[in-house]
Amino acid sequence: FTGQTGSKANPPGPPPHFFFGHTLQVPTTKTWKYFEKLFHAYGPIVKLSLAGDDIIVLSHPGDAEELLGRRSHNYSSRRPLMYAGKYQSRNQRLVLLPYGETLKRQRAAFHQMLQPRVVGAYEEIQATESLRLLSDILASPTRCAHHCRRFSASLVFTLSYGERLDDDGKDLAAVTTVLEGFIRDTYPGAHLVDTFPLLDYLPGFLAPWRAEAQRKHEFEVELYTRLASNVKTRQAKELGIECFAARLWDQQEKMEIGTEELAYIAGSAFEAGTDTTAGTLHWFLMAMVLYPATMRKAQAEIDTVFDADTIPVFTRMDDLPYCFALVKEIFRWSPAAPGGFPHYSDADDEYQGYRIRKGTMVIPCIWNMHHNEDEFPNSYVFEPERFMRKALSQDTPDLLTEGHYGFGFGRRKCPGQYLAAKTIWIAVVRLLWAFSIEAGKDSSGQIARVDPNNCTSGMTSKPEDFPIDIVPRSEMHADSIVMSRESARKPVS
Ligand code: HEM
Repeated sequence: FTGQTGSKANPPGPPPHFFFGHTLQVPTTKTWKYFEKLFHAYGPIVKLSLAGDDIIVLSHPGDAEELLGRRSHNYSSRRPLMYAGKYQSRNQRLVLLPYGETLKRQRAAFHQMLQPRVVGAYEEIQATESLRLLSDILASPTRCAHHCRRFSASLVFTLSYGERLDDDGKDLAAVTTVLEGFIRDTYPGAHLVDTFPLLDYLPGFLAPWRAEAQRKHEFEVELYTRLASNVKTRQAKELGIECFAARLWDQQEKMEIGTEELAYIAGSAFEAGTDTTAGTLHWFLMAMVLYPATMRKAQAEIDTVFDADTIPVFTRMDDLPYCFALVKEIFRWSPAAPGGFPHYSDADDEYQGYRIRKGTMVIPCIWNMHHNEDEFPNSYVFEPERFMRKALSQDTPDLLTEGHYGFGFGRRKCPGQYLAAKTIWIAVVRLLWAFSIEAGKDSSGQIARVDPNNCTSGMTSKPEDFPIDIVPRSEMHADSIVMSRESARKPVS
């Protein structure tokens, strides 16, 4: 298909400005909502021109599977970024890597740690952290959103570095600073040099941004190297330390990774896994507030399997089909990365008679795919039943990661998907078992109006904080949490 683009048409799209293209039309916040309007106006494949870049927005999963999946040899790169990629990350941060050997090496390291066969090994971490989540919410229910964030961060931190996040939150604050800055720095148009790469030829005194990006690099390398080196020090004293960083140190030579790259790989897991997991849990809480009958139905199912004195465990996953469907529906109803992560094409291509030039950003818009009324009727309604019906009609094994598109496509698909899906399952089932979740009161003492459109904007999205009333379903449930937490804290004699 490549190299025959001469006579082909461009995909449809809104009329561009003769000089700025669509740069002034595309909103910088909640861009997926704009993509939704484009989908209704121009169809499932839309072309835009943004700050000099060709952009194709895909709204049908079939097109994304063809281009980003079957033609993944061409669509597995990321757009090169001078500021965040070359200077801030020194081309070592997985999420920004172009297609090539470094990407393959880093993805292989992730795969080893996070493939379906091995994620069972993390069930203990997931159980410990989700028990702490219940206990934190029991102690301070109004800080529920904070607890969900701490839960996600601590879980991925333990996976990466083999120890729980400090309660003083210093490491979490440092990584959050890195992550928030990084999200801002990768936004289209954030740095002029990413629109006009020739600016990189300017000498240092005319390009202060270069020194700024380098300072950020030094800060994050110091942080991630310190965290990874602590693991190495512990490995020298203790046998059997099991975590991402430990495995990377063991295989450093074989995989030919330098120390700085190793530190970035472990750090990437933490960066990519925290906000997405926390955001998904926030959406779950909002869904339960908005759909109380659904919550009660899931709780009735849980009550047939677990008494008030038995905290849910993974081994009974198959006995809770409605909860299974509910978790899938969370991923679908309001995906944590609604806009989708842009892939980037390495060669000219042609698809359905359209020309796709080399160097096009191809965005699989997850929001549009999840709100396609043909595949998901009443798509704005939270309705786990849709996945129950689907499960009955298919003969392949049902997975939490399938039936929706929340983890992306092709060779860049989320390497943490299996871990993330089980993390959400255990947290959701335990929260439903333990608590009744309702809307809280606003400042005027009225039951708060909760609106899914009131959400944050960026690479990931979660609801803006809303008042929530989360109370134990019974005293016995509360006692079970306290007792399980106490026995989990007791040192093993
Ligand atoms: C509910 C939680 C999560 C969601 C919804 C999610 C979603 C996504 C999505 C949509 C992508 C982009 C895929 C694409 O480019 O097509 C992605 C990439 C990525 N995710 Fe996740 N993710 C989650 C949790 C995690 C966790 C727990 C980890 C690691 C422990 C992780 C690691 C990564 C990494 C490293 C990438 C970049 C992959 C690359 O560029 O090749 N994610 N994720």
